[in-house]
Amino acid sequence: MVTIPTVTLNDGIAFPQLGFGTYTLTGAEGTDAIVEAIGNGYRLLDSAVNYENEREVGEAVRRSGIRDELLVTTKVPGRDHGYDETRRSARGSLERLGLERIDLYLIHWPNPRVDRYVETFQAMIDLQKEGLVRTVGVSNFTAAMLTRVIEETGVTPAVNQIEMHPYFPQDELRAVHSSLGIRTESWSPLARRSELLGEQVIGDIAAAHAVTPTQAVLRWHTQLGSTPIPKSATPARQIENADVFGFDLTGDELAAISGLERGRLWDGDPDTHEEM
Ligand SMILES: NC(=O)C1=CN([C@@H]2O[C@H](COP(=O)(O)OP(=O)(O)OC[C@H]3O[C@@H](n4cnc5c(N)ncnc54)[C@H](OP(=O)(O)O)[C@@H]3O)[C@@H](O)[C@H]2O)C=CC1
Ligand SMILES: O=C(O)C(=O)[C@@H](O)[C@H](O)C(=O)CO
Repeated sequence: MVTIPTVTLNDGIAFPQLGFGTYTLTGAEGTDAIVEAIGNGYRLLDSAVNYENEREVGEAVRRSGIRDELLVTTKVPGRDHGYDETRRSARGSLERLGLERIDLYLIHWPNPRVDRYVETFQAMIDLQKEGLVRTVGVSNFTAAMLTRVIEETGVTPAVNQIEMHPYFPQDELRAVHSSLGIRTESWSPLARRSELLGEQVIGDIAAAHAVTPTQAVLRWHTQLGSTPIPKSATPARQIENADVFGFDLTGDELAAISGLERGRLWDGDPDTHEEM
């Protein structure tokens, strides 16, 4: 089993440098895949109300027998934005997870047209004070949205989970995160596989280190200071994806991978995307 190193978040919590995505892992097979992932060393689990798998994640956590070592993430969906709505949403998530606490609670999408993400974040801060949430963060927030929640609540999110992969390295937003003390978390870190893993430049760099293309990509994320959360239903791939801390890419190699930049791959511009 791989030991995944941690970094310290702005609220003092030890946070894994790599976690496990669970989107599409549902039902008994989904639970089994998450149990396998925990057995393979993953300690950070990423879920959301909208993945409709909080029960599966909670069941996997109980089956693992190491609840206290795990950081369980879930996310407030757009339809639950608002102060009271978020408190109600958190109660629903806790009930479905069957856990006493959400370890990392994120706003899934800012939905700026609705304009209720500040009160949503305030509710999360209050849930944290009450011990129902350990760490508060956001997802898909722009620099302007981060500044606004910080100014209006006085609390800096510990994490911003954003689309990031070699086709979309997010240099500017990562620099903002660094200056504010926010940890970047990369969603779809393998670009949902797409053609990324067949890119010549990634193949060449992987060969130079005797690792797989996937491992080279995930090491690129961690060396850029982001926590990738690759999803895999396949135990052998879970092991491969977690085993990325035994080699270092050079500065030139990091830059060559970032050179694949082409922009967002999906319709996920936080200024316009609405997700309920
Ligand atoms: N906050 C947000 O808005 C969003 C958050 N997310 C989160 O990010 C997580 C990860 O993103 P996701 O979209 O799932 O995409 P990923 O980039 O993690 O890619 C997952 C795909 O890659 C395949 N794969 C995984 N490992 C390997 C490997 N070693 N070799 C070859 N193929 C591999 C998987 O196949 P297989 O399972 O068959 O092994 C699956 O098809 C999600 O599960 C979710 O938790 C995702 C999107 C948006
Ligand atoms: O997976 C998530 O967290 C999402 O936010 C979804 O929008 C995802 O990006 C998707 O593709 C849904 O079809």
